Amino acid sequence: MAKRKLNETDEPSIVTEPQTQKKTKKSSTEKKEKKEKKSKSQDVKPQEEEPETQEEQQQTEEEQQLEQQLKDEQKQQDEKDEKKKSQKDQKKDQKDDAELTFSDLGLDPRLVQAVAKQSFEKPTLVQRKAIPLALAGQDVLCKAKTGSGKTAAYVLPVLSGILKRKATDPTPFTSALILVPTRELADQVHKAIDAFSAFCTKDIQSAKLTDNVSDAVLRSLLANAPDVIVSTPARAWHNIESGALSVAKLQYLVLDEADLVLSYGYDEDMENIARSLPKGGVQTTMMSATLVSDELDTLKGFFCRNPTMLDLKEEFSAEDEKLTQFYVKCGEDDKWLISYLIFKLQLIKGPCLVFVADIDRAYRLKLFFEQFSIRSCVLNSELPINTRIKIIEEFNRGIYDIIIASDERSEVFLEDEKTEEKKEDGEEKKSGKGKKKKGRRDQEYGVSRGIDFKNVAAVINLDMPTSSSSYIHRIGRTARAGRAGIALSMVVPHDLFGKHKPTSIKQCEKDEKVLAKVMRQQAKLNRKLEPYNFNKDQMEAFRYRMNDALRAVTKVAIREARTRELRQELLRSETLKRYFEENPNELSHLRHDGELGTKMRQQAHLKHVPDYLLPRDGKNALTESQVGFVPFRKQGDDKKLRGKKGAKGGKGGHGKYKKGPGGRKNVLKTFRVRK
Ligand SMILES: Nc1ncnc2c1ncn2[C@@H]1O[C@H](COP(=O)(O)OP(=O)(O)OP(=O)(O)O)[C@@H](O)[C@H]1O
Repeated sequence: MAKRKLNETDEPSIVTEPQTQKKTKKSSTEKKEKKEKKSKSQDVKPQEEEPETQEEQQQTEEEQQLEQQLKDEQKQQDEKDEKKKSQKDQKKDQKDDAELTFSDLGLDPRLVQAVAKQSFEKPTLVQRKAIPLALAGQDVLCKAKTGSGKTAAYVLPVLSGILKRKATDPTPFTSALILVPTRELADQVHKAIDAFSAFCTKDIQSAKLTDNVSDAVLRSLLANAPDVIVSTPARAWHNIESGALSVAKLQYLVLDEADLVLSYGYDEDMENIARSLPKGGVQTTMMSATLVSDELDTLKGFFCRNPTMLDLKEEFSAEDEKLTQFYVKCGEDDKWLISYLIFKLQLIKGPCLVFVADIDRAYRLKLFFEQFSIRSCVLNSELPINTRIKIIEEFNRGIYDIIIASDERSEVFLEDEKTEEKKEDGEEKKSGKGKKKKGRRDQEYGVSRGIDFKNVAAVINLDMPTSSSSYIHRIGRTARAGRAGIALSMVVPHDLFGKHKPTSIKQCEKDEKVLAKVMRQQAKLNRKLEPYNFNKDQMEAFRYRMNDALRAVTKVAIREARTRELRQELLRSETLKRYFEENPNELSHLRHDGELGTKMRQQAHLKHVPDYLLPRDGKNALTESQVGFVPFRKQGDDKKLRGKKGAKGGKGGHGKYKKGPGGRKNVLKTFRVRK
């Protein structure tokens, strides 16, 4: 095809410039016309060209430079406009995103109905982001903060997908496997599935494999090919291997607390499960509040096909932050003194979770509290699963206020913690080979991960966790679903470590190191831990009582308490099952916070706090930071006080709540002392 000649009408494209560059445009246009004439002259048959004068050459170079400069400026301008536009769109998207409702997410209407029944007004961030991706068939790897609604974020799309498939193909087969690290969490997720499928129970059958039932019972349960199976990896693999559970047509795989599922020593089971999945692969969703990069690689390698990564950080301003975190540096024995004061003088009102390092410490604290008639119950891996589930349910129903929980992982999988430590220091990839210790402890116990304790006012780390990810999950038991909560961690300074032999434990040697790591990590989330200093002088008045109580709680008493409670609970567990089948609402008869009645020396004088012991000028005498207090009152003072304050029409007896640091009510200081 003949080459089209440039004719007079083809003007070269002139870059439109903003007004400010008008001058250069005219000069450049004139220069361009001049250039065109010259270039036209070049287009005609080559004739004898007059040699360019030096001046003309220089002029051409200048023109080229000017042209290049104009192009660069225009490019920058375009980039700026583009950036402004995308930021505007992003802001608009975020605003629209926050307005989204569950019905906007594309879920089956019956699920939207069930969610409304759960009084979920609108989807949380993780639900808004993860549900549409999952409904679109995407593999999703999601990191979102504790208590942000991850369970619904993965259950709803799975149920929606099953309902959609069943509309055309009603064949019954297991299409979803949800793997969680603990039996408590399996029970919780199974309950969530029941709640979300309330309006489609005919179409959705689910089962959990973590109950204490025989293989025969499980086999008959699985023979009906439930649509959704909730299990720990060990139980899932056991049933796949025996042929009771078929995953031949599995379509959805979910790993909740995905990082833990690997490091809980399940990696062998996970590899076996991965090998038994359909060759075409399954749609995989993985969720956790703490996903560290090398876990991600392992997980992706196992199951994912080009997953979408969601790392959702919800930045809260200091005022909006619902979780207030405190730490107190104190000696090993002072921890016990502070705990005694907090609960005996009720410096914290409402349900509390107290985390300790191991089961012995849990029973020691329970017996210690009993000396002062402070009621509590212990959650640990030795108790039967039915008991553990009932204790959580009763706690959530407000039957008792204090649960003492031991974080077994740091005990049972110490090796794993060490590798987790190294991993956090970036020293080496995690071996992930947590060694399963046999013994009567349930390897699938855990309460700091995923358990949805309701309305926990405070999480108290009497013993600091051994890793910052463990810290995140522990404090994640409070301030859930937008509610407020506080965390108080007791840290043994390195120079005080080992000074009080009776209460010293090896784990506390690294408290300050863990605290530093936690502070760094929380700072990334725009959160900080505030110091909470108890007034040593005022605390001294209570020290001898604390020592009395500690001395009474001997090793023998602890061992006796553990075995006695275990025997009681095993009996109760069986009784529990039969009893609650006959009397479903009679929970109160089987409280778990009763005194263990061991042979331990009972000291009646410790049961209450005499007035002479209470600091004269109220709670602020106990702590150094001057924030709002309600002064202590002696018996009978209430009437006088109410009389005085009541005269002014105000509510008698309440001190003014003053804002704590960061503008939030300092809940540690603003509760009335009730005797
Ligand atoms: N959209 C919502 N609106 C209101 N409440 C919600 C919503 N989604 C979940 N919740 C509630 O928030 C609480 C925490 O939900 P969930 O246990 O799923 O959080 P999570 O992110 O899984 O926590 P964790 O990291 O501890 O496992 C539950 O009580 C749940 O009922």
